[in-house]
Amino acid sequence: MSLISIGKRMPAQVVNKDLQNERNKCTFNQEEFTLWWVGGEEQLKEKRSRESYFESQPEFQDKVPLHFASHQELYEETVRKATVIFTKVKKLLTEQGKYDEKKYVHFMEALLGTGFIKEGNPLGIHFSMFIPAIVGHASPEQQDQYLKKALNCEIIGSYAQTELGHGTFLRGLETTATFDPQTDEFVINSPTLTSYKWWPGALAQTVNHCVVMAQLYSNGKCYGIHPFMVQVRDSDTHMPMPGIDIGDIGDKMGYKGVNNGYLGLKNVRIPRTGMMMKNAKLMRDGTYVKPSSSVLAYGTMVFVRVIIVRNMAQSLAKAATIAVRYSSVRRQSHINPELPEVQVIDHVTQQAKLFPLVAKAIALKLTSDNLWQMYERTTSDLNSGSLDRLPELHAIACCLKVVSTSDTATGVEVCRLACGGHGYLTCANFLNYYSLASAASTYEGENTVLLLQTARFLVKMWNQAVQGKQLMPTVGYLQNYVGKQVQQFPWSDSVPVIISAFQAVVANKLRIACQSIEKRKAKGATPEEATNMTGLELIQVAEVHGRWFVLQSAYEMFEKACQKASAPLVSVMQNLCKLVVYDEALRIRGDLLRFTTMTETDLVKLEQNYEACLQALRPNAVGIVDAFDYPDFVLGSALGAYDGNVYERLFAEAMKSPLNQEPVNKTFELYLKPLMKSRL
Ligand SMILES: CCCCCCCCCCCCCCCCCC(=O)SCCNC(=O)CCNC(=O)[C@H](O)C(C)(C)COP(=O)(O)OP(=O)(O)OC[C@H]1O[C@@H](n2cnc3c(N)ncnc32)[C@H](O)[C@@H]1OP(=O)(O)O
Ligand SMILES: Cc1cc2nc3c(=O)[nH]c(=O)nc-3n(C[C@H](O)[C@H](O)[C@H](O)COP(=O)(O)OP(=O)(O)OC[C@H]3O[C@@H](n4cnc5c(N)ncnc54)[C@H](O)[C@@H]3O)c2cc1C
Repeated sequence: MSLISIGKRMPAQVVNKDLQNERNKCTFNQEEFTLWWVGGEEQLKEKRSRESYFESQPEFQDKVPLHFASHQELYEETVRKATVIFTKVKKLLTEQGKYDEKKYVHFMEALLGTGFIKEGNPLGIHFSMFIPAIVGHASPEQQDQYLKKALNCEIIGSYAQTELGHGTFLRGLETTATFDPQTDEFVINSPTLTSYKWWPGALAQTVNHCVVMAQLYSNGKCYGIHPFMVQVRDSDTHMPMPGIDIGDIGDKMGYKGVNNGYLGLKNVRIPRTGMMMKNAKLMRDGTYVKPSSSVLAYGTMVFVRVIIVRNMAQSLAKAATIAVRYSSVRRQSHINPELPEVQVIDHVTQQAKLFPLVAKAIALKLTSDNLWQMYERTTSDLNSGSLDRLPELHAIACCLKVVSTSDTATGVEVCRLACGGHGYLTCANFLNYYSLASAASTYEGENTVLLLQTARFLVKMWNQAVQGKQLMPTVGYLQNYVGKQVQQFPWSDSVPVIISAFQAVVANKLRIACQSIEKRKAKGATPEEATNMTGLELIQVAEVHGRWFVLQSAYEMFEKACQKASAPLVSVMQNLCKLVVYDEALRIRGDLLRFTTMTETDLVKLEQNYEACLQALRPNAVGIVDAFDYPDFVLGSALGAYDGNVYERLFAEAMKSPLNQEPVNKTFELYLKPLMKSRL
């Protein structure tokens, strides 16, 4: 089967000679890689036909790039584009008939995750949080009432949780929903300035509904935060509903299309049945019925953390594609003075910047596949009433959200640096990738806070291991390390042994952190104070646990893929797997020297193995990023286009600057001339 038969795009332009040369060197079958990467022939066909559809839509052609637009123009343009995407989603979801989470996530990934709107999709939150909140919190009757309308976009919604005063500490939220038994309604209020909702995506001017998280009061008692469906704008006029104070929170570092808003509520009345009652319930007489677990109110956040990991893998792969292609076209300096200037990709330091990022993007994607399977298993258990695996999923989703967002943000910045000065131009498109990844380090749980959540779980698991109790699968390895003394793990440079060495690092650091907590308690600190004082140790443990999970997932998934792949592709996959493992091991070399039998000689060998991987991947670097199969339209970069005509594209982009549309700017007459003519 040939890729041509499933719609491969051919470049219209003549391809840069150096880039073509790279493609000629590729040792593996790219079609085979692409099919593995996207999940099969049908998926590839669908992906390409979807991309061609959007690329050909006149609505998606910017005459002037949006980064030259004002705050307001940019918002209006992104809404216009978003409605084109949403019309397509609406059709697909309506055809589907009923809500199916797997297909739903596929549409999200296809239509939102692809990044058709580089500046962020103002309607994205409707799909990424509002609908999942309905699915996670609404009773079957409420789902009948809201889900179809939301899938059809008859109502458009946001998820309003964060307030001006609180984002992390959810128990501190101040918005109140007080039950009025006289009228069978809730009265929702923002009692203080700090209780104003602040940040929710699309809340400002876009949505007409939102799920509002508020403290539930009934019969004078507070029952904690719960989700409520609130209509914030009229369905016909879009005017704010009575008691609703709503607007835009202003310009941001990135995500400029995502209309983040504020919301104040003054005596807003909604029926009692506007409380989302899948988990907790409030009866007609005001009696509160507890959910099976108080953390079910946090369910939407787990789902979104899971999809963020997948989204980050794609962002990193796109940034790496741009930087690898550019590095093959860009020539700078001589290695051998007798020969022409080299492609910058031939500098080993450049390879060390980029190839580990290519490998990391793949490892994160494989991890997200694994995490998604865990999510599906846990959700199915939850639906049949078992909450046993939820803490484990929460803990792993937290640290993977952290590792994926922080590595992507850092990785995109490395890609920008790898493209020298031109990487700093907006038309290189690193700014959008960076600001999206950087925002993801904060939203959906600030990264440090999430590492502390994982650490809280690990400490609990350690204590259970010490008591000889059975542990959950992702932390089962701790059982091998219980005991008072640091255990030196026997080092060897085989990939599975290195991955196990990560377990040894987690377990030993965790033991030490638990001892620190105990020592601090013994000196009179409360458990909370002792935990806070041990925070630095705890976040390190949680991060290494996350990194171990990434390596383990990638290794298992690569091994599985290698069983079916052709020999040349197996060799590429093995090198990618080794590179990501060596790279992560070098990152924690201090801990490896401390907790394993690794010697100075072993470390040097590890560094040599790492360099050998860079060398082995060099001929295939362009082949691999091409096989990610991102069309130019999706990459959105003058530096990363398939044809490699970098300088022509940079020039064409500069010509779009509004400043270049007239020979003399008015500032000459207004300011420069008077300055030049003025005499002191
Ligand atoms: C594949 C598809 C790809 C598609 C791509 C599509 C492209 C789009 C990409 C995505 C874009 C998404 C856009 C999203 C925009 C941002 C939205 C937001 O920020 S919205 C705003 C987001 N805001 C935030 O994220 C706020 C962050 N803050 C929080 O999450 C919490 O308040 C807290 C966890 C920090 C503390 O809470 P507190 O109550 O003080 O908790 P304690 O510490 O006292 O622990 C109590 C117990 O609860 C447990 N537990 C806790 N959480 C969970 C959970 N989720 N579950 C289960 N359990 C949980 C915990 O373990 C503990 O158990 P135990 O030890 O007692 O057994
Ligand atoms: C682009 C973007 C989109 C967003 N979209 C939405 C949305 O759609 N809906 C919504 O409801 N919200 C949204 N948010 C808000 C977001 O979820 C919060 O900003 C986020 O959860 C962090 O909370 P915070 O702002 O209160 O940070 P803070 O908690 O104030 O963090 C400040 C600092 O304090 C530290 N800190 C706080 N608590 C602890 C602790 N317990 N232990 C150790 N350190 C701590 C943090 O590590 C951080 O360094 C969005 C935010 C952004 C940036």
